[in-house]
Amino acid sequence: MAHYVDSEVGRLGTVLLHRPGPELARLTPRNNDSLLFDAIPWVGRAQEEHDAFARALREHGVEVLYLGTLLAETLAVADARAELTEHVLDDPRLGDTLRRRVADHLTYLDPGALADVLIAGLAHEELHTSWDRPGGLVYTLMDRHDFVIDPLPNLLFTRDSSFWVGDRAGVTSLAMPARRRETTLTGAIYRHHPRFSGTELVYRPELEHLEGGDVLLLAPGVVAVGVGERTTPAGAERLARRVFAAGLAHTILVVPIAQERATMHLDTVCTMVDVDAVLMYPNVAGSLSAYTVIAGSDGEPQVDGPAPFLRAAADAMDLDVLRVIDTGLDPVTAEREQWDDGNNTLAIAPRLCVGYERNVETNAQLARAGIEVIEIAGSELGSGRGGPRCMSCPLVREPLRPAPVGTD
Ligand SMILES: NC(=O)NCCC[C@H](N)C(=O)O
Repeated sequence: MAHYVDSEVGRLGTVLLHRPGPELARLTPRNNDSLLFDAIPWVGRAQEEHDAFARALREHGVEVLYLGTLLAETLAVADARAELTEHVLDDPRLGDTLRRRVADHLTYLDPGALADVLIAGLAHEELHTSWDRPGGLVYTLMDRHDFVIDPLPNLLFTRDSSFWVGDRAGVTSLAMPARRRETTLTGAIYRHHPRFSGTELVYRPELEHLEGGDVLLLAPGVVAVGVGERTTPAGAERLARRVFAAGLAHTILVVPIAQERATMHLDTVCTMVDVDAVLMYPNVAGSLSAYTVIAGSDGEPQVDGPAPFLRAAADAMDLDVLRVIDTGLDPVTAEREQWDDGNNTLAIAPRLCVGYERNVETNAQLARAGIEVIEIAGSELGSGRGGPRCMSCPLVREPLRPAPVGTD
């Protein structure tokens, strides 16, 4: 089936997940802040929770692809292996001697083992040095807690490192140093894995900062882009130019969000649960605004606004109103459940979504509004501050409008 996504809610056909693994075991109280986790997850339990998430999706007919498997298959392609190895060695922290030593180490790994190292990183003690395999000054002076190759514990949030608009993938430009290397992996998969052969990219990591958690496909042709802690206005403008040039959207709604950890992406405060309904954090629902960007006749993005987000969105989506299901009965409950990713649902189809079970009030509100919630446990997964939407990158959704000619 061709990869194609034109909404947040069309029936989900295929999704990209990453089953968390040894990279989570790299987290310690010394590094969890810089690695963007709020606690130290229990790895085995996080894997069980993630397996239950994947099972729930499969039980609803969704094809689940794993990033680790795709990466190992990609690394069987000589060009991909060379490119990813070169990238990881191109780190000024290493210096020449250690770089040679790491290159030797990687050379002997089969594609699966190399994929594991690219994801989990390489700890100081895992690189064996000896008189004939010296690590040099850099290795000697490294703290034993330092990583020779940094781990990627946030890879499980596959939403952020890539997204799809129509039949094109966007490989994003991640803002936080702890996450930047993730897109070398997603980029290599889309460029070299046979499953994705011929895929054109609508965004690339060299461009201005833009993260997938900020990109919401409100309706065919209408894309909302949050700008805040991660995505910059320049990233939103760049995406607008590129989707307009490719004919993938007619309107981009640029939505300023507070530059805070709790609202790091637009999908932490707002996700879609029906073709005309959003689940929104009530403490911001009334105040969120949007700038409407359309393509001018000269191809330049034309900006209008700001206007209240819900009004601008309804107008762009050609709706009388965009229905809002808010997440809490009182501001404190709403704040608690927003922090625990209550707003971060993944729609499997209109009115059917996955959410964390712990967000009792939010899920009750959804049920009252006629939205079925498949509840999953997320006590460990949530320690990275991400929910079901963050942990999934849809590759195929049933179009809400017929696919353009040529994308069967
Ligand atoms: N779309 C999302 O909100 N993704 C969650 C990302 C969590 C991750 N620990 C981060 O800080 O980037």
